Amino acid sequence: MAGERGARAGHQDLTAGAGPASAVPAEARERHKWLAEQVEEHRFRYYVKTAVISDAAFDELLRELTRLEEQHPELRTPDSPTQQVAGRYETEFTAVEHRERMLSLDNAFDDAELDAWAERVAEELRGIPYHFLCELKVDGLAVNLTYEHGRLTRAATRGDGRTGEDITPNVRTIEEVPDRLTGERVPDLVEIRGEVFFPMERFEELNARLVEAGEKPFANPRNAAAGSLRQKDPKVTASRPLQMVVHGIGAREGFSIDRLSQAYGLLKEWGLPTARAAKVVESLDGVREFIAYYGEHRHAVEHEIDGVVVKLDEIPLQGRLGSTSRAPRWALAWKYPPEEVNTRLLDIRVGVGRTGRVTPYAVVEPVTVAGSEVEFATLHNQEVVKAKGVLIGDTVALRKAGDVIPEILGPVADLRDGSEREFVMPSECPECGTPLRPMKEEDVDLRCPNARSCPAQLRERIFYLAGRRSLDIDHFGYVAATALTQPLEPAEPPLRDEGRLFDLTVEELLPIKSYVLDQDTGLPKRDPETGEPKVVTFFANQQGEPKKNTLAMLESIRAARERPLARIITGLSIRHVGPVAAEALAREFRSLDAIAAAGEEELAATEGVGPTIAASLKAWFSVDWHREIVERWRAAGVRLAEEGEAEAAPRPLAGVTAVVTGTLEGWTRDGAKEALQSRGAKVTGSVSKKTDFVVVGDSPGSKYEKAVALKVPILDEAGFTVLLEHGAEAAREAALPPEEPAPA
Ligand SMILES: NC(=O)c1ccc[n+]([C@@H]2O[C@H](COP(=O)([O-])OP(=O)(O)OC[C@H]3O[C@@H](n4cnc5c(N)ncnc54)[C@H](O)[C@@H]3O)[C@@H](O)[C@H]2O)c1
Ligand SMILES: [Zn+2]
Repeated sequence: MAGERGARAGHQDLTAGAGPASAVPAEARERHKWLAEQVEEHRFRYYVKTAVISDAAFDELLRELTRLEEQHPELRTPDSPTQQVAGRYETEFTAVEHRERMLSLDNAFDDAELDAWAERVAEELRGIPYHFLCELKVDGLAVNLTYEHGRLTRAATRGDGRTGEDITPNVRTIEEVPDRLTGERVPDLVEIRGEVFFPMERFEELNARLVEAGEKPFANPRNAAAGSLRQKDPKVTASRPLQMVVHGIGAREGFSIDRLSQAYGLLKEWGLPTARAAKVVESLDGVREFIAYYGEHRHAVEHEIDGVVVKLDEIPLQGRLGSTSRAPRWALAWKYPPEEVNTRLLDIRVGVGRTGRVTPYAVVEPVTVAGSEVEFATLHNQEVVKAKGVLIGDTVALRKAGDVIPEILGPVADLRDGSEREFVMPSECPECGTPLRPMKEEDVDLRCPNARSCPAQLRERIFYLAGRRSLDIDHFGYVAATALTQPLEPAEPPLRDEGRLFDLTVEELLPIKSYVLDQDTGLPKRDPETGEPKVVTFFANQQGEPKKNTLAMLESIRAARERPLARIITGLSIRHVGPVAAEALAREFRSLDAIAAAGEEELAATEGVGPTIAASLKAWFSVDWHREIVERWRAAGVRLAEEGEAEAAPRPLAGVTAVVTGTLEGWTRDGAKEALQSRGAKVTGSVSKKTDFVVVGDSPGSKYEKAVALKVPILDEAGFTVLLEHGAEAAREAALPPEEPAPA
């Protein structure tokens, strides 16, 4: 069976230099045969069993086949897979005829393909006014619902477009699918076309249940939807949280409509779950805008989408354009670049974080997805590994959405050969050998309790302390943190904990030799030529003199003694005390000594602090070597208090409540919150009527939608700057018009 790689390897152009159409070279003929078989095989797996290659890899096979047929039209016989709606197989379900054919869609992968389609439409409809209806392409399973006199009488899969599988009892278990249509204008007969999907946020829970029961987990939500719907026993289907989106009409009697967008209004009246994000636009520019918008907000909708479907809105004109054997000419699917690929899970290792938390991560065969090469994926903790049901050696579905950390969805269990093995959480810290344990009984996460001298923890803490959220020291990155805490030479590291940071001298830095560690894995980077671990003299040049950057770093460390108290507190890596809590503590207590002296209840009562943080602070200050750090810093001249009198700082945003969501370019989330809070604004986690502003970056998600719904002013990054610099009134004027595509 050709896996992802096999599909990719088939990329070379064997058709170059082919002669006249009548003489198809043997090579091209063979390639055509191979591709056609591959396509058939994967379609069978996809529609009847479960897919073993990613959609992107499958699309590539089909596209190559199409290209080959464009060059050698004789290869395009009526039984070629490019000419058919796939999906008619002998299965355990009863075959049923659709009243009207269910078609597939032609795809556009780039602007030129979209333009070419729009031109064909324009040519055909010369002089007639028309509109485009833009919808999301739901990544699920196509079904056809038949309602007679308002009653659901049948539900079927698409099959080959004429004949599908009868899955009526299964579809009846889907809560959103009405048994009876409501409203006044219920028709005599209507076929409703739509997509059944499995919600992403319930997916991990399903795999966890399946693993628990000793059953095969699914690779991704689409497979879970198909697998859940095509069950012999509808009780199993009923136990799965399937949902449906309706996106078309087939045969109909007893009503007529002119525009598809109007039909959706009618379907909604009947109680059917129509898509929310559908929009009628006048021109191709409108289509492009819609495509661009959802390219950015792909994850703001409740289901996975793999593209946008553009349709001609006028139903009589649809008929005029007609269909081919497999797809309508009046619609087109724009496909977004794939975010999901299949790759091999080579190993699961663990890394140790700043607070000693030990987290498993996946090492995968490198693949390119969403524009970057991926080698590692997050796995959070040992429970998550178990819940996902992945084994080392599995082929897995890996998803990378935008700039989010890559994530493993699930295994392609059908490809297992028995050589896969389960991940076992190590019992000892991989960097210092200390036995791991949960810090509290109820914790899932295991930690290395050797907080002071575990090299991994110290390295991460120092790196964080020097970083943007804390002291923001120039020229002090991961290599410097490594060199200062675990040098190869000399034997004695300059830093055994944070205490001496402000006492470092240039003399002690010069002889230091160190590995260059990879930040994702904590492993030494290797020289690509020799394969040896890279060793650097990081602070000195070849003459053994300090580098410019070294001097600048030391200067920056000196300057960091004057950083605001909140940044100093943040840099102590106290569990649960991030920049926002540190800001609240600094504002309320105004010195580190006052925080150390405060009672737990007093701390807990502080706005933005609470009992968990209060307990964590008390625990931190009760440790001897922690208090020594504070004393050494004090002796080195670090300012451990807020400057000036309390309430001296102006609070221009007092009384303003804001929510920050999505990724801002110039700010970290915490930085943005800190900027608001330091001006007196209140920052909350959820949008309500009391929210004055929602600051949104890229991929903002449901909070953005809520803001639109409640008509709360929305600020982009520019608007956010206006708020900080010119206050609330100016920001209200700079707020974005809510331009979310409105339902048709
Ligand atoms: N991984 C594999 O091995 C494998 C094998 C076969 C097919 N596939 C995947 O299946 C898909 C191909 O199937 P296809 O022929 O159904 O084509 P398609 O998915 O590209 O487009 C047609 C289908 O889109 C659906 N659709 C979703 N939202 C819609 C909307 N708003 N309006 C209208 N239709 C909408 C309809 O059900 C329609 O049948 C591709 O994504 C392909 O990658 C994967
Ligand atoms: Zn350790």
